[in-house]
Amino acid sequence: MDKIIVRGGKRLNGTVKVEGAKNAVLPVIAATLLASDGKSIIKSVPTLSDVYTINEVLRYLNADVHFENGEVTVDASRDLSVEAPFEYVRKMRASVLVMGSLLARNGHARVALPGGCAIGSRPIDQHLKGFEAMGAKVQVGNGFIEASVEGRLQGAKIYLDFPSVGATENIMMAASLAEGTTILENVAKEPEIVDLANFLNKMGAKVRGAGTGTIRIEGVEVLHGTEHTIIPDRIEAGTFLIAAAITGGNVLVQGAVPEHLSSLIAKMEEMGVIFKEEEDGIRVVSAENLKAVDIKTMPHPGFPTDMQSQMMALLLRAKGTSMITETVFENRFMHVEEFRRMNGDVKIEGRSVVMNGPTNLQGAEVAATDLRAAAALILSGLVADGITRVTELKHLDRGYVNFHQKLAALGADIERITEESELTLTASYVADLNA
Ligand SMILES: CC(=O)N[C@H]1[C@@H](OP(=O)(O)OP(=O)(O)OC[C@H]2O[C@@H](n3ccc(=O)[nH]c3=O)[C@H](O)[C@@H]2O)O[C@H](CO)[C@@H](O)[C@@H]1O
Ligand SMILES: C=C(OP(=O)(O)O)C(=O)O
Repeated sequence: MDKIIVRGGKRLNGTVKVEGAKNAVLPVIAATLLASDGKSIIKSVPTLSDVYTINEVLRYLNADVHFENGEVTVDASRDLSVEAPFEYVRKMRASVLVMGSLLARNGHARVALPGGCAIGSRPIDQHLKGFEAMGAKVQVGNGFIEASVEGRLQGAKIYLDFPSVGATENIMMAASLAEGTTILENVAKEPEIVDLANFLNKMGAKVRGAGTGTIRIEGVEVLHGTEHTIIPDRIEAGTFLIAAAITGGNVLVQGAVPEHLSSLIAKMEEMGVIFKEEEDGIRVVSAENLKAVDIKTMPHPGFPTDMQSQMMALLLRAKGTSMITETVFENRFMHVEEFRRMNGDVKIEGRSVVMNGPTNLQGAEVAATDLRAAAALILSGLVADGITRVTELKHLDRGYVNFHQKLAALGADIERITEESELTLTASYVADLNA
């Protein structure tokens, strides 16, 4: 089992480049299943375990998929099968995103029920409500959700109870091949939704209004393969902005798009961080005497839940009492106990956490509880006294490419080792002591 070992105390300096967005590439790859003719070529694809998983799902469904040099090519022109089994959905919940495409293409989809995960129960009732409104029959049983429709899906007016990112994406994909017009209200406005709409439109779909609260989709009969470059990962970018700020460094995050990061930047500015927008990214210029602030996670353009734990790491270093309220996921505070292991003065009060800072963080062995928690604990390790060891890196690998190498290139004292090599190191250290 790999571990990341961080020795705190180095200021970060230099330039770091952002990858393509995980949360944009997964729905875009799922959408390639809609193309009954031609190949789709997706560029700027990050080398993440989640990308390998979605590619495996597509192969299982009989698509021809290649992933090389940051490019995924999909030929989905053959007849597709209908089932996404539990072994994939268990690894990655975003596997349910193939359901809309499969249902629209095949009139039938069978996807394993995702179940809960470390951040909450995460039901998919809003996805299913959309499919049903378009004429599908949905049944849940034996650990699967099965949806089917006679003939084509029918355009419908659908109002989401909550602006769910996944439901907006799944319904957009299904509606693109439906008969008639779908009006989708109270939808998610995340930049990844806009990226998916742009991809669908290049495939021949007619999607209007992505990025606003209402999306209108005029269904078409056929979609074809196309070429598309994925937007930069705003969560990876935000994580590096915090890495720079927490260490009091000066770092250019190349590829970061300011409009995608407004809520994070506004909060960090309130804390006293100084940014400069440059032609090719965002620079953290300085971050001295950080002040406490309160944060509430919200759907975009509100503060993203995917930046909540990294922000917790930063707020532990700010002077005063800060509060974070998590409104998107009901259980996304598993990392709090790990921060406490590092001497963090942080406690949970219902759906909020209260922190008193600045905390003198101490290195400890901590376990990543989800992928953003993995990054957040490493960020804390950058400023903790002594050595921090972060385990459960399978979470980190779902969402960050070469995270420790990128931090090391900025000057962090960080390495990734396997359990075996740590044992060897310890053994040779003891041997040296005894010599
Ligand atoms: C692959 C991907 O893009 N993942 C992102 C996506 O996840 P995901 O698409 O799963 O997130 P949603 O926006 O759907 O979920 C938000 C909230 O709505 C609830 N809900 C959702 C659907 C539904 O049918 N019923 C329901 O109750 C969820 O349990 C959760 O509490 O958006 C989240 C919220 O920004 C991010 O944290 C994830 O990184
Ligand atoms: C929660 C996340 O992803 P997923 O929805 O894929 O679990 C995330 O990216 O922080």
